[in-house]
Amino acid sequence: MSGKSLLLKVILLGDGGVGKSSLMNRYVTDRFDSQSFHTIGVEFLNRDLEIDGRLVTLQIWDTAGQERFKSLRTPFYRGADCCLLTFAVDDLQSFQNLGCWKKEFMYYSDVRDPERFPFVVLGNKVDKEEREVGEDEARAWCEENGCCPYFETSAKDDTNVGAAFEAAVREVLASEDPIDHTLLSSSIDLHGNRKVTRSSCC
Ligand SMILES: Nc1nc2c(ncn2[C@@H]2O[C@H](COP(=O)(O)OP(=O)(O)OP(=O)(O)O)[C@@H](O)[C@H]2O)c(=O)[nH]1
Ligand SMILES: [Mg+2]
Repeated sequence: MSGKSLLLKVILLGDGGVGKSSLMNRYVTDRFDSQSFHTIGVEFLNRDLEIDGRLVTLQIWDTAGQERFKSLRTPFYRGADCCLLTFAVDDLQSFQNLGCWKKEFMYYSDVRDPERFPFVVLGNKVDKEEREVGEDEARAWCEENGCCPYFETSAKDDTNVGAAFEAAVREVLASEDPIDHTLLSSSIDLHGNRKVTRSSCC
């Protein structure tokens, strides 16, 4: 196993209130807040993980879904390695807006290879009894939109949250030459000071 960690930037997009911040917080801090506030602008958290013997630092960017914060979130799309398109299964409108989120991301991210860019779709709040979007319907949308992986998640119950973020990492590793990603290497110097260095190639 390599001692160098790959830094991957993933970005959570979707309507206000679908649970983006809750998913990020569940994954990174293993907490859920039933009274969480709307995000203003963007926030990010890192989590280290190991996938197939690779050390990865997943940098999760959580954006504000409300329309009025559009100009605050779009500058942060550049440099993303994967986009997690999120809706809530009890909110049909949030599902119908997935296409708009994908378009907004493609417009502002300026990705090198739009055809191959990895997306993962998350249908959140599956713990809720009253659904407005069926799993088949969501899977059909994913098929029609580049066969992106689909996960039914609950930030509240911690259903599939880890699986969804790990799928995002796998999508990136499968889609691109990993040499492109920033490598964070940890090394110990002879005087005992721990150094973290960044380099753009190995
Ligand atoms: N039942 C249930 N409620 C959830 C779940 N995820 C989030 N919530 C609740 O839904 C509300 C909105 O969640 P947030 O995580 O703030 O939503 P958001 O997508 O970050 O919203 P913006 O920041 O406005 O874009 C909060 O009251 C959460 O507690 C879930 O999986 N199940
Ligand atoms: Mg939020």
